[in-house]
Amino acid sequence: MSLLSVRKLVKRYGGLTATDHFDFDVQAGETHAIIGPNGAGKSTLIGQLAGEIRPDSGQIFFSGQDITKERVEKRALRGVARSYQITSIFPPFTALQNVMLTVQAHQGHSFRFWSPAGKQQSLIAPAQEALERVGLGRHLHVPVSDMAHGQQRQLELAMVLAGQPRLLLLDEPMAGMSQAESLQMTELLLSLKGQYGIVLVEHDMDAVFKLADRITVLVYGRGIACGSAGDIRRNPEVRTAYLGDDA
Ligand SMILES: Nc1ncnc2c1ncn2[C@@H]1O[C@H](COP(=O)(O)OP(=O)(O)OP(=O)(O)O)[C@@H](O)[C@H]1O
Repeated sequence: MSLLSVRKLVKRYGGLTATDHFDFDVQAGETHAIIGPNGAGKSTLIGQLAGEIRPDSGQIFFSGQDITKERVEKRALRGVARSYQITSIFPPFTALQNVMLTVQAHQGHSFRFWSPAGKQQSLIAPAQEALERVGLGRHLHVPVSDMAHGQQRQLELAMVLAGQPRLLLLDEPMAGMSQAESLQMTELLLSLKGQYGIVLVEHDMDAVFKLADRITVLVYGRGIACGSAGDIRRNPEVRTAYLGDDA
């Protein structure tokens, strides 16, 4: 059974079909990238997978359960985690404090009877571990406002991992990064590969070709091709529709 299955998903905005009878699967441990030109419907799709955008028709299954009508919070509890760019970070707080807030949100009220000191400790350990996994182990007590852009993006990933997800929805994790930062993020994602199902939307093709087990090409909301990096590079329809002469 696939970790994520999308069947005949449709989302319309007036006369525009942003997601057009889209089928898609992610296996446990698989990195499945979605590429496509601007306006192809990538963000709309991620929004539907996360539960922020309601599809008009079609179904989304997570571990075999139909989650199409479930809200964001319910999906998050199942292990579907979207990285929320910068906006969800509190700049005056330290990296550790930011991740602790995510851990607290994820633990929810099941810890309400704990003493404050005990509760604090129960937040610190998983938060620290998540920060170490993304390479920020030496920046635990640095206020986020003092961190470089690339480090802030690493922090977002730590916040996602702290929720113990099974599926990561990564919407342009390299956006706004320098080349050096992009390479560092690629290495980081490579180190996580195999441990989570990952849906990766990214314009940086070097990163996509390095990271993805499979690539789906989206054009006008339709999946026009799905395969390995080699398959996609060789596909004439993809070259015409998307990769252009650079291919
Ligand atoms: N809330 C909305 N209302 C109306 N149209 C929308 C809305 N959101 C997206 N669209 C349209 O749906 C289409 C898909 O947009 P979407 O942002 O999902 O594409 P994208 O592939 O993520 O683009 P980009 O690579 O530029 O981020 C576009 O034509 C866009 O204008």
